[in-house]
Amino acid sequence: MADSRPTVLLVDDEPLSLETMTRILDERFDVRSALDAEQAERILTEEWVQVVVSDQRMPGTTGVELLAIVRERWPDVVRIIISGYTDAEDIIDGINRAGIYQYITKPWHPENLLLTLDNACRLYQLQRENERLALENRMSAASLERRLSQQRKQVRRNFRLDAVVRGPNSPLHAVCDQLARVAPYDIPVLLTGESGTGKELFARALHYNSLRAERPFVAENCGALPDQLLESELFGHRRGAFTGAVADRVGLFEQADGGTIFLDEIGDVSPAFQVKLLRVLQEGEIRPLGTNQSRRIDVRVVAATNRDLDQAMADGCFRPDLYYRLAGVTLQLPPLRERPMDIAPLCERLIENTAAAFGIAQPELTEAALAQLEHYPWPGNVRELANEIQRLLVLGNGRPRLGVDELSPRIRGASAGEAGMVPPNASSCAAQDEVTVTAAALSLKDRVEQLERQILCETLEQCGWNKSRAAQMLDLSRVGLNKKLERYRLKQTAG
Ligand SMILES: Nc1ncnc2c1ncn2[C@@H]1O[C@H](COP(=O)(O)OP(=O)(O)OP(=O)(O)O)[C@@H](O)[C@H]1O
Repeated sequence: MADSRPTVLLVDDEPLSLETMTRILDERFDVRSALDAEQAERILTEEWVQVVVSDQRMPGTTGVELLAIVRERWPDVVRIIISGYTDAEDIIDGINRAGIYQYITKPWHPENLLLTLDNACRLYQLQRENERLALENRMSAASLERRLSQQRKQVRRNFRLDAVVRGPNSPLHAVCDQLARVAPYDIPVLLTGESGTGKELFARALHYNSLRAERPFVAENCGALPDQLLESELFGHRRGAFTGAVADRVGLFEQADGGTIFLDEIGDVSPAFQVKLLRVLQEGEIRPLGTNQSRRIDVRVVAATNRDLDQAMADGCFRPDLYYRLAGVTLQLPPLRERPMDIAPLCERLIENTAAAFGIAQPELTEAALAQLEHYPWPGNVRELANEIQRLLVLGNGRPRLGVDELSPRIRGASAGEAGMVPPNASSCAAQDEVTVTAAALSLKDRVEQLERQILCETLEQCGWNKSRAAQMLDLSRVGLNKKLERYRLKQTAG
């Protein structure tokens, strides 16, 4: 996704109030909570917080005192007080000493709380934008251009075709050749292949090898959102277009103007949304939710799916007219189990990158370990291999050679005949009290939660339950991930 959620820190010595506020804010913000000033300062030191909301009365200190410290040490953070009773003098004192942005009086209303926090986050963004502009003004135009061009080169280098690792005689050579041939032309490209085969990597390579390389590349996972949210993400909305639309939002199609939009998991969008997307692609115009005005867009569309769209069309679940709009050229990425010649060079690259990232020496794999890795069917494809390499390096404890004994039990135990035997949705993840309910019987909120829970499970499994890595993949802090695991009562099962 292009945007990440703002982080809000709540400080209150009453656990119940913290819990109530967290429940309301959790949908829209990454919420951290602290029971006292000391805990709050620790979180502010460790995390990138945008807004602090503090209760005024706390044992041994006051909200204003805490926020005066915040103002001094983290001046960018927007500061809000919640208080049972405030008179004009309190407010003037708070503004003078701690630069309080707003006072919220108890009892507060959930909608007001959300609105205040949305405004506070906008203020934070405006402050940052002002700082950026001031910085840009200070830098000469020439040095700014030099820095930007270095950054662009770096990004392009990261997504050049040689970032795609492939061994001798790998089927990926043919895919890369095709990609290089279609990249310069403005035709839509559909990437198909199992999860983790590199569809997003190829989409980026396509963009950075195209004439649009200097313009934005914007990615959206279309399978993860309900229709209205997806529509607002992609096409934008006007303030008030629906409950919760508290400000205008520029959609991703507009953000990608002149560049490329990557629509991941396109096979998962609903039939109703397929009609909307088709109209946009046919007309070359988007209409943000809540407006009557269309805006022209100049965007190359690259879509990806791990579903069989031919089958989906035959089943009547995917519109053929949309398919033909998306699949100007189709590039099929074979699963890793069909290209064992890629395993050795991938391991080499992954060991090099992981060792550099962790600041440790690069170990070697024994031939037997490599042969075992080449046998294993890799249901999670390259993503699963990357996780295995990370695990190996961390648990290898600095040993210069790593053998079969160091591999994960499931990989150690795999034989060549097992390819394809791993069920796609096999899960080592369990909630303490599993309840199975059919989707149709659930509310939208429950279905979104069910989906969130499923994504958490899948990611943790892919990462071998390495929570730091899972948090990174999900763009969450470790604390945020732990909270979600607690909320869904998820834990790793044995084996
Ligand atoms: N051939 C390759 N060379 C180097 N890295 C690769 C290769 N294929 C995949 N990767 C890496 O593996 C990880 C997963 O790839 P990517 O996210 O592109 O897969 P995907 O097919 O888009 O997965 P999903 O369908 O789950 O979104 C990424 O870190 C990507 O850079």
